[in-house]
Amino acid sequence: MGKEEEAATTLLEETLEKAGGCGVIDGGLATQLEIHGASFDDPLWSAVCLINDPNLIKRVHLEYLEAGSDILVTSSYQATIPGFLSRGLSMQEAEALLEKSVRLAIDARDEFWSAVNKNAENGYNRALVAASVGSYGAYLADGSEYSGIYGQNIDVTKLKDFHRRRLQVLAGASPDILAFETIPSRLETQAIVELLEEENVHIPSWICFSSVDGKHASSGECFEECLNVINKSTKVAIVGINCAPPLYVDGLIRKFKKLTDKLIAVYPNSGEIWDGKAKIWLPPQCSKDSDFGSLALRWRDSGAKLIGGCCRTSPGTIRDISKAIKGKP
Ligand SMILES: C[S+](C)CC[C@H](N)C(=O)O
Ligand SMILES: N[C@@H](CCS)C(=O)O
Ligand SMILES: [Zn+2]
Repeated sequence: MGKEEEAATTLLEETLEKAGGCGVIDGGLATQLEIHGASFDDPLWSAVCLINDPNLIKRVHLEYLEAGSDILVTSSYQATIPGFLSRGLSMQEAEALLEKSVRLAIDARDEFWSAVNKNAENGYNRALVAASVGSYGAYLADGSEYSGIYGQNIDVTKLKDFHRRRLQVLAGASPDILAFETIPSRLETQAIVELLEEENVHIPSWICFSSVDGKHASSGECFEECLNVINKSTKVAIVGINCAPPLYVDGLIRKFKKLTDKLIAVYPNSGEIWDGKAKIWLPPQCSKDSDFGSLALRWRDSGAKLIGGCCRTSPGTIRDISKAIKGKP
């Protein structure tokens, strides 16, 4: 491991240690921006906010810090270079917006930390910034991050080409972690793992998958196939589940524990289901299980080292998780 990689890994380990062995990730970013009035009926989804209202993004980051997050995930989930170019922005403007997504989170973290750091009693930790890298399906804006159905012509090379420049720009903005989110398939996992190697990325990554049945990746493939690809990579420090119903999480942590030695992160959504065509959240198939405090305790006991929330979870959700697993803030 090189010096840069070692320092980044130490920072992650220290953050987990200060959090008492299990750290708190923030909650849904896009859906919390919507709570504040943002509207994302747009192929760029929440990335429009980077163009229209970046201050609102910083405000939501601050809300999650105040709620007890040890990790902030940036607003770059659906921020892509081709997405911005098709909006008429230049390459330079597109790259600047990606950098801005990391800057907004770093600024919020630094501002919050300098305000609370003076009082050790308040129980806050200095948060890490994880640069979100949404799947190719997020860019397609058709809900295919929950199916992995990307069309017949897609292969590892095309997926690497799609992810490459954004990854370079985000990594260049110096986040503490790279957060690949809502990854649906073994193919995209392979592309990410190869890309991290080819680009010689020194920032630790997480790769998180959704699941629509609680047993398999969203593509229907076995998690064993996906995790076998990840286990060979020293660039990926954390694997896990995001934007899947809370009901599936405990079983998936137990499954992952058998398949990998990597740290496990879980940040499920509220249990509601995204209708990619209508672009609305549908009611949960099972009852909406919203007691994230007691769920978080169970997930921690099953082996999760990072716990938070995804779409339709809120600062209130993160406060409940933080209180349950850290007894603070
Ligand atoms: C995590 S989903 C709710 C994000 C939005 C989706 N990629 C779309 O554009 O429809
Ligand atoms: N980090 C993204 C994930 C969407 S699935 C968000 O919270 O908006
Ligand atoms: Zn989500």
